[in-house]
Amino acid sequence: MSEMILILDFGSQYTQLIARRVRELNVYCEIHPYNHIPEFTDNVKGVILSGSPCSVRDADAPAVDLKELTDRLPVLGVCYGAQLIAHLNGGEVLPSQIREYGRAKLSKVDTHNELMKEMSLNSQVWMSHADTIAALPQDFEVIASTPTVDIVAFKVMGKETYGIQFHPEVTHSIEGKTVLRNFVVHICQCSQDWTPDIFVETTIAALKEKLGNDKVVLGLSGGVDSSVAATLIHRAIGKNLHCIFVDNGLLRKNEFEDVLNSYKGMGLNVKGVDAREQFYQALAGQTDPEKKRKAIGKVFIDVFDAEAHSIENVSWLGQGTIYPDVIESVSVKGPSATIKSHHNVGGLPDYMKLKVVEPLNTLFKDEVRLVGKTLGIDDTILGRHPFPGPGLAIRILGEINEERVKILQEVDYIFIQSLKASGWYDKVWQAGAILLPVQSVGVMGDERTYEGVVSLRAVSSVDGMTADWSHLPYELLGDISNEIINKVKGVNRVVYDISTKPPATIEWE
Ligand SMILES: Nc1ncnc2c1ncn2[C@@H]1O[C@H](COP(=O)(O)OP(=O)(O)OP(=O)(O)O)[C@@H](O)[C@H]1O
Ligand SMILES: O=c1[nH]c(=O)c2[nH+]cn([C@@H]3O[C@H](COP(=O)(O)O)[C@@H](O)[C@H]3O)c2[nH]1
Ligand SMILES: NC(=O)CC[C@H](N)C(=O)O
Ligand SMILES: [Mg+2]
Repeated sequence: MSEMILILDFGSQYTQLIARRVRELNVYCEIHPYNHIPEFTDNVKGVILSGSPCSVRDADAPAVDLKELTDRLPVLGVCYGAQLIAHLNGGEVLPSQIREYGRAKLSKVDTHNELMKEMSLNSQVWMSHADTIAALPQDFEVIASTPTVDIVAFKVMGKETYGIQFHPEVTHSIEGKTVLRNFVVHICQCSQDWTPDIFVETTIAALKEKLGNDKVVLGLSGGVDSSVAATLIHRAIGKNLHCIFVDNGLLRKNEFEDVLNSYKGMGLNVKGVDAREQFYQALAGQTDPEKKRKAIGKVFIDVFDAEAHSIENVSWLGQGTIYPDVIESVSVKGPSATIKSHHNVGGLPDYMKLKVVEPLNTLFKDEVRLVGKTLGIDDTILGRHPFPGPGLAIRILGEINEERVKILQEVDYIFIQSLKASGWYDKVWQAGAILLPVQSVGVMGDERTYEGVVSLRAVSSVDGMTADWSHLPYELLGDISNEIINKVKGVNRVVYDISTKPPATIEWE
């Protein structure tokens, strides 16, 4: 088991960022709700208490048995975490005169203190708090201040317990990483040996032990997560992994063949299933976005279930669940709100009775890509834009039929190829085309036309939760529009979607 930092979540919007920063130091960490602390094992080297929207002055303020933690391990409280340490030890936390939100500069810093080592005077830090620590208990010492806040960082004398009012995990705290490194590496003495190579090695060994001679079935989507999960499981159990890749008739142009071939090249045992007709039939006459999604989900389960049954003695379902999926399922709101049923593969029904194996459920997306790189997976798979499970169906407004899918596939193909050729593919987070349910008048070769309209959509984003439209050059958009109208029969007009998310979403349905 690797050394680990335990992060206790009190509900801050930044908790995941703390985890990412710690992992960037090659130290493994896990986030757990403050009210669901796991058993302590020897590999836990320190604890970080996150921020929180709550106030320690609230009657039902979230709290932990602090003494139990600080007697045992080094502890770092961030914002609410720091306020909690002060408050529970008899210090005074009050509403601040001014709400401190945004940049501040350190005007005093005790660089002899282990946590503040190598921090510079005037270092910019990021504040986001409405309460302030007005007075510290006797045995606490102040180790950093700003011109407006005296107690910006403290240490409990004689103990490895620290608090900081600013947020080291956000990039606006320029030397935030130094503080985290000081805590994790110097104070907790973690050895920084958690790397993608080690992850691959230990995960494969663990999978071998867990799965033994058992068979696993896994749905491959062509996406990053399922591809990396499959490769790891394949390294562990070889031919006992059975992959299924379904052609739902809603994939991009040539995607079924291309993806299937690249998987075969990787030595995976993949069965391609042509289920186009089943999907088109289920979608016939459907125009309501939610009904389309439900219809697709249902056919997907039917197809997958039938295929899984054709493999003898299969006892496991492999899934590409990643850490954010898991964190979202386990909230700080208490045990009642904890478990969300996983909707991977459209939510597999209980009757499939398979045990679930999810080798990536501790990794963030970018870590999954690094692991994929270590495993030698091709960049064309690792660098892929996200593509929604229901595929082109949610980009065809109105009725879906083979003809309309074909039109959109051609349009999408021209758009994506042009992005690749111009170097823009890797600069945008996701791109695609939408076929609208309207016709417009045009003129081609002196003749009136009355044909379809497509919208192009390209966005920049970090995680898909918010997005901005990509500012593609006008010349590029012009070339793409010309090529689409000239080559794709049935389209005489191209528009570009310049909506941000929120209030729009990335997909149109
Ligand atoms: N065409 C398909 N054939 C087989 N399985 C599929 C297909 N599409 C999706 N799946 C399965 O459903 C899961 C969820 O798909 P979805 O695209 O929503 O997830 P994801 O998080 O984007 O993962 P991935 O990066 O693997 O696509 C995939 O991980 C895969 O196991
Ligand atoms: O696997 C998926 N199944 C879905 O049903 C689905 N709907 C949206 N998306 C993808 O999620 C991201 C955010 O999309 P929205 O802004 O449209 O909600 C974008 O990346 C979308 O492509 C889906 N992915
Ligand atoms: N970011 C935080 O942790 C804020 C803590 C507390 N809610 C405050 O406003 O001071
Ligand atoms: Mg996907």
